[in-house]
Amino acid sequence: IRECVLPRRGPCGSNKVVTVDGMRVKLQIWDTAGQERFRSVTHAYYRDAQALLLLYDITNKASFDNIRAWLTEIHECAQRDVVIMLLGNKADVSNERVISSEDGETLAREYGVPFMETSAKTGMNVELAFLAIAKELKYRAGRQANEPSFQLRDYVESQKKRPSCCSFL
Ligand SMILES: Nc1nc2c(ncn2[C@@H]2O[C@H](COP(=O)(O)OP(=O)(O)OP(=O)(O)O)[C@@H](O)[C@H]2O)c(=O)[nH]1
Repeated sequence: IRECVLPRRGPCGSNKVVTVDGMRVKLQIWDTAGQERFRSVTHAYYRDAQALLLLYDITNKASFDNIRAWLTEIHECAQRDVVIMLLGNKADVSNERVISSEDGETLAREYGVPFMETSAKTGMNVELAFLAIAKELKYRAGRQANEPSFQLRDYVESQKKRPSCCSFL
């Protein structure tokens, strides 16, 4: 999620407006369009991003294993205070799951980032992911001295839906 100042090499211009505490926050969303599979996403793509959503597919171990490499790279190349969220997508197909929720939680805890499982198919937690990012960015932009800090991880933990675990019951 960044301001669109780069040449339009990648998909640019997918905007999403989220209302946070009565204020409209416009997010501009950049999708890496497949390059991530080849680790060819240029630094310029995410160097100036204010927030990064890292998605893996809960039915694909390689996508999960890649996350560690991305977190390392982001640590080196992205903005120092970039907001990161780890998302385990395809939570609707739990019968094909190879990565448990606990594995996602553990990785997220190790890197100190919020985590939730999502489904682009059912919409589970999708709005929440954008809302949480927008809340954090709005909070940072208008932060007043003595204002209690917004705890992104706590917010996500309190709001996220968990996939129903027992579709076979
Ligand atoms: N069941 C299910 N299928 C999904 C979900 N999200 C994506 N898919 C499917 O997974 C496939 C890949 O989705 P994409 O959105 O193209 O994935 P991507 O990683 O962005 O792929 P690139 O655009 O090539 O980078 C498509 O067939 C989607 O319909 C989900 O939450 N649940």
